[in-house]
Amino acid sequence: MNILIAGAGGIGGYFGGRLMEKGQEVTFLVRDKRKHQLEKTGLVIESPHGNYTGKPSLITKNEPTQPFDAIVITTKAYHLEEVIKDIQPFADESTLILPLLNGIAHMDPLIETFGDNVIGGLCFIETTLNEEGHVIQTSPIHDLVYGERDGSQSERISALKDAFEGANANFTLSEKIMQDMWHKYSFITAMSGITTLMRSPVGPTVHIPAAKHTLERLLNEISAVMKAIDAPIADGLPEMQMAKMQEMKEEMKSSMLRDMEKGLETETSHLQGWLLEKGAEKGIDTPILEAAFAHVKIYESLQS
Ligand SMILES: NC(=O)C1=CN([C@@H]2O[C@H](COP(=O)(O)OP(=O)(O)OC[C@H]3O[C@@H](n4cnc5c(N)ncnc54)[C@H](OP(=O)(O)O)[C@@H]3O)[C@@H](O)[C@H]2O)C=CC1
Ligand SMILES: CC(C)(CO)C(=O)C(=O)O
Repeated sequence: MNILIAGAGGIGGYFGGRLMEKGQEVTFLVRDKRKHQLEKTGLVIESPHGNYTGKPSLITKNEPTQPFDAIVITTKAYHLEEVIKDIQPFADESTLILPLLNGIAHMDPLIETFGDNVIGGLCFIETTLNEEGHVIQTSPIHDLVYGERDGSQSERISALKDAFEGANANFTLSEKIMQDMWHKYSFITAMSGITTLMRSPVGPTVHIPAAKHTLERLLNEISAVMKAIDAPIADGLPEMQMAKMQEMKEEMKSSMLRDMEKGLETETSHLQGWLLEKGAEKGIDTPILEAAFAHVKIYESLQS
């Protein structure tokens, strides 16, 4: 299977690199700056699971090539519109499209463009690029979950499973990927919301009583909105997510907080903002979600 990874940042560089390491045919769709960096340094992963350096196969938009069997989208949400345009020449009627972005709002535009070729996907990992462009993994979790949106065990998903098998990361085929995606969406909206609002790694947000109480209210607001829009979430989701956050390494940060620390744009419109709009449409009061969103929006306005 011939796989195109669109984006070679924190998650694209990591999972794409792990596939390269096992000998899987992988090409990265990159823009000029990242291309020059990767040509100079190679793709470098620094990880608790073992470091890796390899010479990646790189392509930029408009370069002629054969269509790929699968395209994994690993850009930030604010680059989605551009990347949808850029990958179209690399897809044909059977190319699988696997998005790994946090959130849900990216699914509609992808399905509008690529139809049933879009499958579901998400990842749990903590990676970032350092100044040299190396992929730095800061905690051991490296899980990628994917599956057909209707949960079926199709031939095409089995082919993707074969391509992923044996790589040095946990690639898991799920029969309930849409629920998994909504659950990850609830988790990341709360975790990025509370860690940016408190400008703190996860530990203090689950231990200091006032912060924990704020987080509980945020988790409840998120689940209330999701239920109101008939998202396929499990009962008891706020408690499940709180338990998950309490089990995390105390120093773990959300990628949104790391982006703020680097002075970068964030995905708050895609995560907190989208859910806030849905809550408003359903008349649900979401004061903590709104405060988390407002906080990051103010940061963004001061950056520009
Ligand atoms: N990092 C993490 O720990 C986690 C991130 N996520 C989610 O994964 C997604 C990606 O995050 P992350 O990997 O951190 O982001 P990064 O910013 O590290 O990487 C995204 C990459 O996409 C590239 N890109 C953007 N547009 C294009 C394009 N049109 N063509 C080719 N490349 C493009 C950017 O390249 P350029 O250098 O040219 O701008 C950048 O290198 C987000 O939705 C995030 O929420 C999920 C779990 C964990
Ligand atoms: C919380 C974490 C690190 C888990 O994958 C994440 O998704 C993010 O920060 O974007």
